[in-house]
Amino acid sequence: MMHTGVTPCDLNRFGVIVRSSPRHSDCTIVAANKLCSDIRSPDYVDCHSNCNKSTSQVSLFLCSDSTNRRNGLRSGLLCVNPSSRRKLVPASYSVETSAYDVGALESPSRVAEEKVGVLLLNLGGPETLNDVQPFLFNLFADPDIIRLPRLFRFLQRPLAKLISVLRAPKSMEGYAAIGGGSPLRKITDDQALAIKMALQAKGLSSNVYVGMRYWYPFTEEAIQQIKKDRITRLVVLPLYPQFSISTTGSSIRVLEQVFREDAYLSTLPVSIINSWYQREGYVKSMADLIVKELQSFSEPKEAMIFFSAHGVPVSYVEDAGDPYRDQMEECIFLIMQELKARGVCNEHTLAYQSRVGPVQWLKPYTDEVLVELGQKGVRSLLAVPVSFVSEHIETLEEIDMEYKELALESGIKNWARVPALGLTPSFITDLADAVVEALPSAKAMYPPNSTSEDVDHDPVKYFVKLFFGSFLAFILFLSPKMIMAFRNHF
Ligand SMILES: C=CC1=C(C)c2cc3[nH]c(cc4nc(cc5[nH]c(cc1n2)c(C)c5CCC(=O)O)C(CCC(=O)O)=C4C)c(C)c3C=C
Ligand SMILES: [Fe+2]
Repeated sequence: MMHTGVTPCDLNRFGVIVRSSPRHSDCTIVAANKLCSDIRSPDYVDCHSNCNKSTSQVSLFLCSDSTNRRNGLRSGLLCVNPSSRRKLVPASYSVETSAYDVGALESPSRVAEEKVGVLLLNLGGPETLNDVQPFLFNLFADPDIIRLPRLFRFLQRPLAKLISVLRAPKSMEGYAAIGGGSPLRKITDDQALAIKMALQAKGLSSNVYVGMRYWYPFTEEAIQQIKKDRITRLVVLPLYPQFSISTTGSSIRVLEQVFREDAYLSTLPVSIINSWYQREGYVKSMADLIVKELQSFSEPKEAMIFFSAHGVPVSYVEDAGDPYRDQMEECIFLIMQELKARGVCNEHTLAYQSRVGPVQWLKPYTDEVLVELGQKGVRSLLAVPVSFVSEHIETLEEIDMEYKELALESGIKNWARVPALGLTPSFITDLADAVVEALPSAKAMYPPNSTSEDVDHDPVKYFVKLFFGSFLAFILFLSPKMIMAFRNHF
């Protein structure tokens, strides 16, 4: 459904302007209160939405403005993406964008009471060297990071203890090299403030919370604050452009657990943005950074654009259905398409970094590709970190130090790295737009009549599992060979 030919004067009647863009054959809803001076009601919520072929978003109109109400306007669906793409995100994590829940917001008193919250999800990082081992313990104790078969789940914490202790010295070296701790908390707090301001500029007042998965401020703490603040509508925005079971999936699992147990949270309307690598604002912001950094080379056209993404074990993608690799490839395609549209036709490649442990990770591996490229005669290389939007240990230490050294040793002469998006204004504005677009589709995670999952209460099964699990644990922990293998891999 495409609405065109509406003029600014139609705002009084429709509250929106819908534009069509020739490039994406998309439609854009322009915030009415930015353009129409006679809409002054403070309870007007503006909405700037896109729907285009590269996203599976729908555009919605959200307006509680009294002028429009007088004119009998109902908020509702304006534009539906006609070309539904293959669905990349597991359904259980997906909150579909659908027609606005008119009933929930239509009454003026309810609108006045609405308290919007935005929860930014991130990984978290140790702030001091003393935090490194407990941070690693939290990370490895996550069943979405070390995926043990159900039978062995009771080993998760002892295993996490063992691996975190073995891994800590190497990680501490890395954090020491970047100043003694992760900058992630400060950067994420700054992003939270910037998003709050960007939302404010769009006429939407909100509280923005930061919830980290493995370090302070923990997701659970942020949720408690959301509850204390009596937030009435929540948008969850993971700060990972692409979805992975190990990142966004893991954080959402925490949300689901906490929300399921709580009467207030279980009925709180929530909208989860699973991934946003396909958003035009993100793609363009990445392209801007790349174009700018290419200028640092004496021959910008000669530089290879080297996308380096954080890896995940292959089994996540091939056995557990993690959409991460597909989304990453599509993300690179979109960025390159944008660059080509700007006349930047450099060669490019994608590789995966930061593998941990004995299993196979997504290939090709960044370190191996760098050596190959050097041997093949590539002389200029622009590294582009692509799975994360803040500077962190893997950009500041792994890319800037380890990979740079390896590249130079392998024959690459000119090296540069694109900074993480951080507080880039176009990027922050786009995230704020994503929040506004997601608001209307907020739904209770556990409506009152929903049934909880069946739990296995069979005592016989439980003891059989316990017996076999303990037996294997015994073999694992008492075998010196196994301990040596662990030491080498972590
Ligand atoms: C999209 C980003 C990330 C994915 C996917 C991811 C998966 C993943 N990570 C580990 C193990 C470690 N990750 C570590 C740090 C770390 N990981 C990410 C992002 C992703 N991880 C970030 C941003 C950071 C850095 C945070 C910071 O402190 O700055 C670490 C600790 C550092 C180290 O020792 O290298 C580990 C370990 C696994 C096993 C995994 C997928 C299964
Ligand atoms: Fe990681």
